[in-house]
Formats: sequence, structure tokens, C-alpha cells
Amino acid sequence: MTIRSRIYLKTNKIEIFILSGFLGSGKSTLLAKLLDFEKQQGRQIGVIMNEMGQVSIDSKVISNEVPLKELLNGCICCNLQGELSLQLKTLIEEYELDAIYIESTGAAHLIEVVDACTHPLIIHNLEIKGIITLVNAKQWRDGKMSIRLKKLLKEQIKYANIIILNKIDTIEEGELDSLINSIRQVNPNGHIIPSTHAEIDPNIVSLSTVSTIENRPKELNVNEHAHLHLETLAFPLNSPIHRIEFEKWLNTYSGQLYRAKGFIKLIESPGIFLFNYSYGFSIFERCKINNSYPQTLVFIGENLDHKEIETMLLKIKSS
Ligand SMILES: Nc1nc2c(ncn2[C@@H]2O[C@H](COP(=O)(O)OP(=O)(O)OP(=O)(O)O)[C@@H](O)[C@H]2O)c(=O)[nH]1
Repeated sequence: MTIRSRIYLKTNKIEIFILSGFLGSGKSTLLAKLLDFEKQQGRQIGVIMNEMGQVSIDSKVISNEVPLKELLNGCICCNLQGELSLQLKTLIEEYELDAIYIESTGAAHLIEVVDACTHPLIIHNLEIKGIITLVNAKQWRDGKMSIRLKKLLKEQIKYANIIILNKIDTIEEGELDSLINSIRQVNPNGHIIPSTHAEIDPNIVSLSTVSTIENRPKELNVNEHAHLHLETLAFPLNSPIHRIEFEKWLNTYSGQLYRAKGFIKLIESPGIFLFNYSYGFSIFERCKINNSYPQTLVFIGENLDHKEIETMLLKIKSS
């Protein structure tokens, strides 16, 4: 059995929708509307809310019926990434959910939130279906922000498959087209929806999801978002790999690999290792877990060459 065909035996994944956007752009407003919609559809939804402060304000508006986990006093992408993975695992184990909505803080780097959702412990239970970024129309039009903030907003726009240009009541009607064009320059493929009070057709979220599934080649192990440049490849492994050869490959890979991680066995040393790679650094940490623990490697990046990675893995694993 090949590496890829094994992956497709996994079914019943819980859908993940990540809500992003700078502070006050309208994430909670949108979340409330999407939850109403989901309730009408009879779907079981869980929510994870991340707020920078110690006390959650936004979560108070969520109905008691909705399983809710709060990540307070920090940002998923800075110090709560592991916590998000754990909360996702808890929600998966405690409830029978159709989908989980994650509201990130306004400062979150989307790539780190996606990263937490693709932890090797949960990746096979989840499927990221929507990355929705809200943009405050006036803030974007004015452009009065630090280079750093501009970079963050651009990043949040770039990695979304749906961009909601919210608060258009705060700009002139004639300014809308040029704002849409400037967003399109950052993300040419995302679905851009102008709105006031996040009044969008909630079906757009699920419809974009459906087309993503249909577009996905069935035989490939690619958690790919058709309108996103970011993709995640996960490979189960059934034998140890050669650490030195693997690191050599990582250091010379010419593609845009932002992150790699997993639980693996190495030819060089016994035991199971937690592997982490980011920004050119690899770390292998021996784990105190059962030796029969399933091995998985996850790669996150842009335009990843899955064939090349699969070939590399076949080359570096023990026969
Ligand atoms: N004028 C106007 N106000 C809006 C619009 N959408 C949301 N708001 C208001 O803007 C404020 C912030 O909205 P939220 O939905 O809390 O924004 P958020 O992104 O969750 O905010 P954070 O918690 O800071 O991340 C609220 O008072 C909303 O009612 C809009 O389209 N126009």
C-alpha cells in the first residue's frame, strides 16, 4: 500500500473554520451569524475563542448550548499554539461535532493558527474548510498603520479563502471598487465579499468548501484549499527514517516549506521522536510514548511538490 492511499482510509473529519481579521474588524459579529445559520441546519458546532486579555468578552455572546473553549491571555500564534491543539483534541473527544469555529485574536498570524490545527495528534480528525478574514474597510482604505501591522493584515488577507470587506458603511460607495482591487492584489484568488455588520450569505462559506473538496484529487493526500496558496501534506510512515538524509533534504529543499512536524522513528536512534522544523531549524525530541505510536509527518507550505516529498520519504525510510 502506498503512503497516499493509506491516508484516504481516514473519514468523518470535523470541519474547521478559522475566523481571522484585525481587532474590531467584525469576527464576533460574523461568528454569531454563522452559529445561527449552523443551528438552523441542525449541525453540532464547537467554538474556540482566543483573546489577548485574561477575560473573555466575546465568548459571552455564545449560546450555552454551544461547546466553547476559551484561550485567554495570549495569542494562538505566540504562546497558545499548543493549547489550541489540546483544546481541539478535547472538543473532538468530548463532543460529536460537525464543525469547529476558531476565532483568533486580531494579532494572530494565520499560518500559526493553521499550524496548530495540523498537529500530528489531531490532523487525521480535522479538515480545514474555511479561512475567513475580515477587513475593516476604513482601516484598509486609510492605510494609517505601521509597516508591521500592514504586513500582518496583508498576511491575514493572503492566506484566507474568503475575505470579508466589512464595515463598508464607514467608507464612500465610490471607494469600494478600488478597495476590492487593492485586496485582490494581495490575494488574487480569494472570494472577496463587501459587507456591513458581516451580513453575508452564510452559504458562501459552505459552498466554497464544497468546491474545494470536489477539486481535490481523490488519490492525493493533500489538505489543500483551492483558493489558498497554503497547503498541508500529511504522510503516515510505517518504518523509521534516516535522520541525516532527511535534514539534508530539508536544508536543500527549494520550495516554500514554512513548517514540518510529526512523530517519527529514526534509523539512528531507538524510540519515537517529536519532530519540528521551522525557519531552517530542525528539532528532534525523544517522546515518552509507546513505541507502537503511529508515525506521521506533516508539511505546510506553498506550492509544495507532494511527489517530490513522497519520493524523498520513500528514499530515506528503512526498507
Ligand atoms: N459600523 C459598523 N460597525 C460594525 C460592523 N461590523 C461590526 N461592527 C461593530 O464593530 C464592533 C466590533 O465588532 P466585533 O464583531 O466585536 O469585532 P471583532 O473582530 O470580534 O473584535 P475583537 O474582539 O477586537 O477582535 C462591534 O461593536 C460591532 O457591532 C459594520 O459593518 N459597521
